Amino acid sequence: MPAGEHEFVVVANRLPVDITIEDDGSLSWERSPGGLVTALAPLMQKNGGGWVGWSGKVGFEHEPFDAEGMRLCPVPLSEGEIARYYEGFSNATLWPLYHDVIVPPEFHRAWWNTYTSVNRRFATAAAEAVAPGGTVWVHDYQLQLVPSVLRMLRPDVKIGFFNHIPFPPVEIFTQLPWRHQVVEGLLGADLVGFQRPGDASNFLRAVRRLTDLQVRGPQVTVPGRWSRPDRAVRAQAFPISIDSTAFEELARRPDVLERAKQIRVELGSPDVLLLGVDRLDYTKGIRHRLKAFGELLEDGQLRVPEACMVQVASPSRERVEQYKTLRDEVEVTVGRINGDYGALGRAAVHYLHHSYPATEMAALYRAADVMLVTSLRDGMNLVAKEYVAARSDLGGALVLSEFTGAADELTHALTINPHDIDGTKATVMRAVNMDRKESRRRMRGLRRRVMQHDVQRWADDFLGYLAMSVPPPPDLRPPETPRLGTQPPATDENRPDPTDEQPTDEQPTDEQPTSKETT
Ligand SMILES: O=P(O)(O)OC[C@H]1O[C@@H](O)[C@H](O)[C@@H](O)[C@@H]1O
Repeated sequence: MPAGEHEFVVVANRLPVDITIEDDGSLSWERSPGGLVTALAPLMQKNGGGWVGWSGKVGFEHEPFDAEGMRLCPVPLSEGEIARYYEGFSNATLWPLYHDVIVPPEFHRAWWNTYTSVNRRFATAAAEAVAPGGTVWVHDYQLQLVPSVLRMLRPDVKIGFFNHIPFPPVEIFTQLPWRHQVVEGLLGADLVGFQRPGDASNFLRAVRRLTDLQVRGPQVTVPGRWSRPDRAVRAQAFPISIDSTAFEELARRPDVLERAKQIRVELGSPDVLLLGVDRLDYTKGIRHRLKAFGELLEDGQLRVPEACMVQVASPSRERVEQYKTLRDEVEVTVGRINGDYGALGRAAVHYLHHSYPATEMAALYRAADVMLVTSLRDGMNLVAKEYVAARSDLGGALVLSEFTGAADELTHALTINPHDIDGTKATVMRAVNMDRKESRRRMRGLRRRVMQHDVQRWADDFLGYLAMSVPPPPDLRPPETPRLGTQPPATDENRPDPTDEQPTDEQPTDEQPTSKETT
């Protein structure tokens, strides 16, 4: 396959811009919100990087074009592919499976077949874009087969993969009928990154259980094929973050601070303002949060109008059945709480089914006394980090589910088990009544972590490790094109019992490159 021209290529389900097709057929775009593009943009601009992804629009086909200082390579998806690859296999099979089966995952062979063909399309686009010996960074659960296909097409390139969501325990992962192929797909990378050390060790346990490859600490040895040398694949945690300084600066802007005051006035100047900000997703524990809040009103521990809650629930994956059901449940619950405890012009829960610009979010964070993050399972939860970055005044308190990746790092938060409604209620009241000295001390601790470990450091750390991996010599090509869905090298039945090999949660001890060394 002929090589492309980009030293560095990102592959993600979505392009980093929102595209509008104007009436005259021309394109315009706006950069999507989100840390990934912010972290990678400088690198992309410096190295003339390429970004392979879906535009978010049905059937959108377009030649690669330049935007935001990088080359964007749109991957077209038809209506049927969106239904089977994106809504189906990605978001109704993998998403629930990887989030503790909070809702039952669905397994459909037609969805899997489309997932493989779409993954191949992304891999081919990446192979066409990357320069000889270049680097490709593949993102997230929608594209787990891309590393192995790309490795076949372009054995000369370095391949990194980062999973933004949890990687499930092997007992859950092995429910997946195509578990061997997914593991094989990921092992096409040189470096497989996860949010938490626990995710990395879950993956390594899956490799032990499902393959006969040698696993030593964080490293898997994949024997060379077609006279290529053996490869080492490293699996390790790289907790993602936000552009902390930019968010802090935004939240300090006079117009944002003014808006924060105005929000409190518009809400009737409550003494206690509780805030939830989520994509409307069943993993976020919005119903559990509402239940706890409703009971606090019922018990009389909180009262309207002295206390109220704002719940921003941004629309998400609206054609997927479980998301429709969740929306109905949340909206019924909000209606019931407001019916029971609200007053004229004084809602108990202000429910907003919208997405808002970053300025409005920053103002909400500055306005809120207590931030509620109650996820039942969450890869990281960047909302928690945004709240902390916004509170340079050391005000506010963070109530954080222990089932988020963020809880590993944000040890100064008040942690909860969201399934424990009484425990959650007690912790919310503790946050509401916390004395200023303690809340400032906690916020200072939280901010130390978030301000120092930003998204740039995350990207530098990941790419630093990836740069240290050695790809096979570029002149060796595979004798045939990749075939996904081939049989695994051995079956579970004829494999030695893997349970005597314990996975480790420990981070590797060899030297970590620092941000500076790796940029
Ligand atoms: O792209 P979607 O389905 O609208 O979901 C938003 C994002 O949700 C995140 O949690 C996923 O890790 C991303 O990959 C995804 O892009």
